[in-house]
Amino acid sequence: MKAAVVNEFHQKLEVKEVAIPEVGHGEVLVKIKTCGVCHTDLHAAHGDWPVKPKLPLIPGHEGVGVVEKLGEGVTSLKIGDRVGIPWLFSACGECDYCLTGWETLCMQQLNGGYSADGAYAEYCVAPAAYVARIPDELGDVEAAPILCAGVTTYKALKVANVKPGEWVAIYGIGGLGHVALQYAKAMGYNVVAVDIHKEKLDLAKELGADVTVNGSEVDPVQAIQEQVGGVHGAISVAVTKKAFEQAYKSVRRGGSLVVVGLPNAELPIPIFDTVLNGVTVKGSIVGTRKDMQEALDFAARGKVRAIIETQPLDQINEVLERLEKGQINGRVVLTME
Ligand SMILES: NC(=O)c1ccc[n+]([C@@H]2O[C@H](COP(=O)([O-])OP(=O)(O)OC[C@H]3O[C@@H](n4cnc5c(N)ncnc54)[C@H](O)[C@@H]3O)[C@@H](O)[C@H]2O)c1
Ligand SMILES: CCCCCCO
Ligand SMILES: [Zn+2]
Ligand SMILES: [Zn+2]
Repeated sequence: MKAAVVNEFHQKLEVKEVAIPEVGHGEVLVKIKTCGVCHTDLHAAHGDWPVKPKLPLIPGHEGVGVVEKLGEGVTSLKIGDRVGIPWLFSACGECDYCLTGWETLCMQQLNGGYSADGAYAEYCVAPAAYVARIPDELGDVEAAPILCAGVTTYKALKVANVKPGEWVAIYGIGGLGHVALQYAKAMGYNVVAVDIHKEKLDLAKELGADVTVNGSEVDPVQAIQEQVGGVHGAISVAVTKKAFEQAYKSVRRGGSLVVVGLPNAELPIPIFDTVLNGVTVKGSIVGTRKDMQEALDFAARGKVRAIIETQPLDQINEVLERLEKGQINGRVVLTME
């Protein structure tokens, strides 16, 4: 099968023929049709983070495809079912986290396109229990970004504890941010969209942002304080440290900052102000299988629709270069021609 492979960090991915993986007990062989390109894939290809991916690596955790083969013991899926390859590739199912609705924190988890080969390929093998079930209403291209950008930002909004009619600031209107904006509107929040590229803010306006702020022209903290008196929740899905510092300062008393984006940086927070203002800062990582069902349902009902550019798998290196330069509006979805 054709696959895009990370052989070494900071080297171009190699698109080449590799063996179709064998299906083990409890696994399914999925013929991949599409796969979204997440900024995490770029972090993986660069070895950006303290926890390194496996090498060689087939990235991709927004994969959509069709079950072609069932491993021994699989009864929950059948040949022909449409499924998604997610970040939460597998978990132990038995630890305190798995047993209390926090499988995303399982210490035994494997991650698609990071610690297990993912969907930048014509085929992928994955545990049947953890692949997403794709609603009939969603096509292969439009479903892909929901598998990470969608579920992650939907979950971040859930844990932000904001009430309908209150204000949410979304820092970073990229692959995650432009979908986050739509979930936020669908959930009844007023939205401030912050980015440093004008075309991303133009997109934010088209998608229903109530206020847009260009962080390369004005101080977003001052703009947000002046225009809405601070936000009840800030979700940072940007890729530079400055956005996180600004997002923290944008939160009003009693509000929350949800940290989602992953620049390799520290976020020093002022102890006194955090206590005095009763601000909550929390990290949020993807979503559980239940969150995934809910996030896909929003899209299936037409309440959220990623802005998508399709590219063939062979173009992956050009796509990653553009992603690194902030030159992608919405989400690129790879097609496995
Ligand atoms: N926590 C999780 O579960 C999770 C899940 C998916 C992605 N991520 C991480 O989220 C980040 C974003 O992913 P993506 O695919 O949306 O990336 P992306 O490149 O599509 O979008 C990043 C956006 O941040 C904007 N940005 C950069 N600097 C900014 C600043 N100072 N102020 C405001 N905006 C700024 C860019 O213009 C761009 O629009 C990545 O680090 C990725 O690894 C985390
Ligand atoms: C800690 C890494 C989280 C990445 C989720 C998928 O983009
Ligand atoms: Zn991702
Ligand atoms: Zn577990």
